[in-house]
Amino acid sequence: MNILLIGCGKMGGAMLRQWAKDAENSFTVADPVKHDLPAGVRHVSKPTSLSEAEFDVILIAIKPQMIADVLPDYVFALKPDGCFVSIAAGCSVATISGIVGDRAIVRVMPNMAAMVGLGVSGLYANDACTEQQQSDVTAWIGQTGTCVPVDSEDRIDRLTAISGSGPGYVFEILRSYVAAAMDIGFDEATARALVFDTITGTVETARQSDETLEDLRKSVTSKNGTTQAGLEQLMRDGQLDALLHDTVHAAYARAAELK
Ligand SMILES: NC(=O)C1=CN([C@@H]2O[C@H](COP(=O)(O)OP(=O)(O)OC[C@H]3O[C@@H](n4cnc5c(N)ncnc54)[C@H](OP(=O)(O)O)[C@@H]3O)[C@@H](O)[C@H]2O)C=CC1
Ligand SMILES: O=C(O)[C@@H]1CCC=N1
Repeated sequence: MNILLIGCGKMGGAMLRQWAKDAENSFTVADPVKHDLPAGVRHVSKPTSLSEAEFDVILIAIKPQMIADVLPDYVFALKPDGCFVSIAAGCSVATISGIVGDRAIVRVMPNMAAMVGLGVSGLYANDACTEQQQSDVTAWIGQTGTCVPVDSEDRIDRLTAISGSGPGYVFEILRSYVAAAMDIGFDEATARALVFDTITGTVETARQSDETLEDLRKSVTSKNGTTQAGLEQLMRDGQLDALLHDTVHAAYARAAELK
């Protein structure tokens, strides 16, 4: 496929890093600034440098608030049977088709772990998409990690609050955990190694186990032992559950505001 990325910042750039490893598709980036692009990727700074009906896919990877201003100038560059793919949070198919007309539109919500090929993406295709377009886009997004098709836009917004924004929550939890490890006496390098390896190992243990997460937690927690003492603080007054509940609901509510 011949693919145009409108915007190549943190998220578009992370995905492009994976895609560029595969020679299957060719990429053009339209972005006012030429970021550090992988070899073989063409850069244009303005839409007038493009030809009519050049692309099979146009990936919208700019901020949702910019789409109404920027996207109209690029519509001509998509082939008549091409497909718009948007990774913009919240921005609905209705908003995009209000700009591009009744065209094939796919909403994808990736996450930052795409940078290392371990991303999680949700994908919703509108009725104008053919089965071939859906499977082509699903396979393409799958090059950045797992790709989960969903059957409504609302699921994309809910998924945004879990996996799209998720790396932001996890980076903050990691930061705080590393800070606590340093506070108890480890240097930063050791603190990072202890925390990262504990989290990676714990996630893999949970993934490979048939036990519930609660049972796994209990398997670590000796009666009157160290873990119980720690968990009594972490879980006090149900604050952790409340905090995570409020976190994902706030992100979901924000997606609705960005429609
Ligand atoms: N960051 C993340 O983890 C995720 C982001 N997303 C979505 O991805 C989209 C991009 O977010 P993110 O990558 O974080 O943001 P960035 O600001 O890093 O990327 C946006 C890019 O668009 C460029 N840009 C600005 N104006 C134009 C223009 N007129 N034409 C073309 N490109 C332009 C920006 O350039 P400059 O910097 O010079 O202004 C920048 O390189 C958003 O819609 C967001 O909702 C989705 C999932 C996860
Ligand atoms: O914060 C945002 O709006 C984007 C969408 C998901 C992650 N980053």
